[in-house]
Amino acid sequence: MSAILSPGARFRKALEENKPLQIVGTINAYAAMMAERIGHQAIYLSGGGVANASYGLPDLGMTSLNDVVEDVRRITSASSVPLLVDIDTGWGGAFNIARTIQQMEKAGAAAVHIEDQVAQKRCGHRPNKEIVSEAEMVDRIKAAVDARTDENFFIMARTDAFAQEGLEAAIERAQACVAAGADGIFAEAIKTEEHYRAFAEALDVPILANITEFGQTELWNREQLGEWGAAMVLYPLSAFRAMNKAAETVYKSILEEGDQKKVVDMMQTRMDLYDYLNYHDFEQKLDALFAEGKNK
Ligand SMILES: C[C@](O)(C(=O)O)[C@H](CC(=O)O)C(=O)O
Ligand SMILES: [Mg+2]
Repeated sequence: MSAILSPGARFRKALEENKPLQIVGTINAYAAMMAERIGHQAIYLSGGGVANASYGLPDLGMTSLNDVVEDVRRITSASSVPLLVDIDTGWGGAFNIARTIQQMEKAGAAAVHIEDQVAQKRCGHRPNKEIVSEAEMVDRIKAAVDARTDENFFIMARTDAFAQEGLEAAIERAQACVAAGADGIFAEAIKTEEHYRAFAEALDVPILANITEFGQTELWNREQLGEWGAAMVLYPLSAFRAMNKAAETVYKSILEEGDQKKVVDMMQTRMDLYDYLNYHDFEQKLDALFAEGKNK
């Protein structure tokens, strides 16, 4: 059944079936395969993650559509779990945003979020963010919605307005985005039960809670967030941060100890790696091909 649904339709189905839907960041194709096998119903490609991991850059709007779409293709080729993609500000004016949406759809993404920061953007949990006018943000949403070819492709508006303009202004902006066709709202860097409830009560589209570590938000549990009205809970960089810490520990240990004995227990084994990759299926096919060759 799910094979015939478009990625966007699969994302919407996952939203229906999971209240709230947990969406985990998968920094690369293999991470997506692990998340899928473990049972996650939705995965995420973080804009900050592409900048940091694929290009060694900070999350300051320096990566382009092509940089992100390449990572989208790699992930959607390896996993059929619906993928939400961070398209930052959409990379330009209306025509650029339209192209971004078309490229994302073609690359197999299920959903995107587009934000109202200026092009020279910052991480949503850092100070001194600047946002565009409500009218400009509404135009971004209209351009995105108008450009999709699959009506199920899910277009989420992210507003960073809370930090400068407060709760009421942020909610008003979100309402304007919904009126312009946004399918969901990502309320960036809101912090409390009261904030989540206020967004959920004011809007009748799914609300995303961004539970990113070391930011503005407490690490609320999905049950609490669900009660407060969040339909989606995002963990954009959780596994990536853990992978980085693990790699740091291993690099240090190899240098300090002269071998990796102290850290081998924290490594995924070769067998587990091969299992996630379905390595043995490939090997069997190869053996069968060789056997056929030998029998000739
Ligand atoms: C969700 C986010 O946009 C991302 O790029 O992953 C970041 C996450 C983070 O920096 O922790 C954001 O919240 O701006
Ligand atoms: Mg981002």
